[in-house]
Amino acid sequence: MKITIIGTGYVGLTTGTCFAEVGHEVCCVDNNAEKVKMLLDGQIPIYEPGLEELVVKNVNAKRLQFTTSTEEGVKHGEVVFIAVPTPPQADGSVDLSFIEKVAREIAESMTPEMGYRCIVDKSTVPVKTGEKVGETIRRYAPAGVEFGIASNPEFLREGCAVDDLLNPDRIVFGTNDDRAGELMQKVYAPFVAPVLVTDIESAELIKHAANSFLALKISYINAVAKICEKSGGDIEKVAEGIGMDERIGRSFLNAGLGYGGSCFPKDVKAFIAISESLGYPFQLLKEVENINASQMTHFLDKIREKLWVLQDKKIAVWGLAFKQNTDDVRESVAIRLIKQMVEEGAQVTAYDPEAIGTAKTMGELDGVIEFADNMYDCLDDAEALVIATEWPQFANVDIAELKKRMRSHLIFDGRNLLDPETVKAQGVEYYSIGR
Ligand SMILES: NC(=O)c1ccc[n+]([C@@H]2O[C@H](COP(=O)([O-])OP(=O)(O)OC[C@H]3O[C@@H](n4cnc5c(N)ncnc54)[C@H](O)[C@@H]3O)[C@@H](O)[C@H]2O)c1
Ligand SMILES: O=c1ccn([C@@H]2O[C@H](COP(=O)(O)OP(=O)(O)O[C@H]3O[C@H](CO)[C@@H](O)[C@H](O)[C@H]3O)[C@@H](O)[C@H]2O)c(=O)[nH]1
Repeated sequence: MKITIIGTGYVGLTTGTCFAEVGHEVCCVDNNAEKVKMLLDGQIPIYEPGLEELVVKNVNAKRLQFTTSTEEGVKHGEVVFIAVPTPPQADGSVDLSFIEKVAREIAESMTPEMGYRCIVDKSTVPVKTGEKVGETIRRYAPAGVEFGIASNPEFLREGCAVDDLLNPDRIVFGTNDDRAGELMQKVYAPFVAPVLVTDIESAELIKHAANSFLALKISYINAVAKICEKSGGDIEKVAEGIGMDERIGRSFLNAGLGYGGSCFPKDVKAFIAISESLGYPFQLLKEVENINASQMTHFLDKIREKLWVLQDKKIAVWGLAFKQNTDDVRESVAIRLIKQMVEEGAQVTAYDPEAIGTAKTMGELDGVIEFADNMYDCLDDAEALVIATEWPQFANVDIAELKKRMRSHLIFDGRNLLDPETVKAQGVEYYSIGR
């Protein structure tokens, strides 16, 4: 079927490409002309494993096209997805101006002749946004147009987005309109996954509630890690023991520097703001945020305790991305940690397998720290190594090579990637989280 996606970023591009991969004819719209030009030239603006091959394959098969014209997009797709940003405002509430603008543009592109359109919100939005999108389209569209509204939250994780989209745990959509419901069933018919159909409000809430729950799991295990440190327990064993209970599960119980990225920090904040606006102060989530913020400061205290003063200390940092397998540095704890160490006078050299380019583009670190070409060059003459992102290759470090390169053999592992006993047995001083 013919599908349009408005907003060709992480979500729009990967979703559009995967819809094309399962046989739909997809038109991706973006108002960033440079991005569209890149895509038309066969270049992928983001790093996402497996995505480039699928884009090229589906463009060649004429199932995937790109344009800057919303009008063209609305004309193309019977189902029109909105996948534009929903950034946080200073008070934590969601900036819905991108959504409102797209809703207006869709409305102005619709004509009675083009037939029914199902407008689907895929961006992460506060409950009741679907209702507002419907009102906006009704207000700005010409008389006689037919449309329905649906909410279809996206659960993909960066770094494994293609697999998450092609093999999802579940598909959730909400609508109060039968035709929209039928079209959404058709969109997802090629996917093998349980489908949950709800009302619009529940679908919107599922997204914020799911992300907040995952963030809560991370903060919970990080709080338990602090108790481990005070009592002599080992957080890895504790997480394993907790996670063996099927009701809890082992995933998202990795203690570390806390959660970052473009989703959890903003979505937890948004859910707190949404709840507050509805008259419920979500104290539990405020504590989730407090614990998350304390992870980095607590880790920095450990570094200060061992290095005494950071002024003029040469520190190697492995990791810039907010997590493994991505070049995304938005809300990256690694970057915040580096900035704080630099502020205290440390000389930082950083390495990341994919995120050096994006970190440089961000501008905050360029000229402030050095970037190394590989993980071992990063260690030359360093007095300490800080592991800030959970890239799997860091876990396979050759300790003998590390010892040759570093001036003193000290590792602060913010992601518990290494085995303390193995590292210490090779004569390296080693500190991690909760063990
Ligand atoms: N990144 C993720 O992992 C992820 C996962 C699930 C949900 N989400 C949610 O999906 C939404 C989009 O996130 P993202 O990470 O893809 O953002 P992004 O910034 O990577 O992409 C958004 C795109 O929308 C385009 N855009 C903005 N206004 C437009 C307009 N009027 N017309 C056409 N294009 C327009 C931008 O140019 C940009 O390319 C957000 O609500 C986010 O919370 C993100
Ligand atoms: O046990 C864990 C798991 C993750 N993290 C951190 O949590 C953050 C987020 O990780 P992850 O969830 O893997 O990445 P995202 O790509 O941000 O994906 C989340 O946010 C997306 C956007 O809403 C959702 O679609 C996904 O379902 C949700 O997992 C990263 O900083 C990780 O380092 C931990 O500290 N411990």
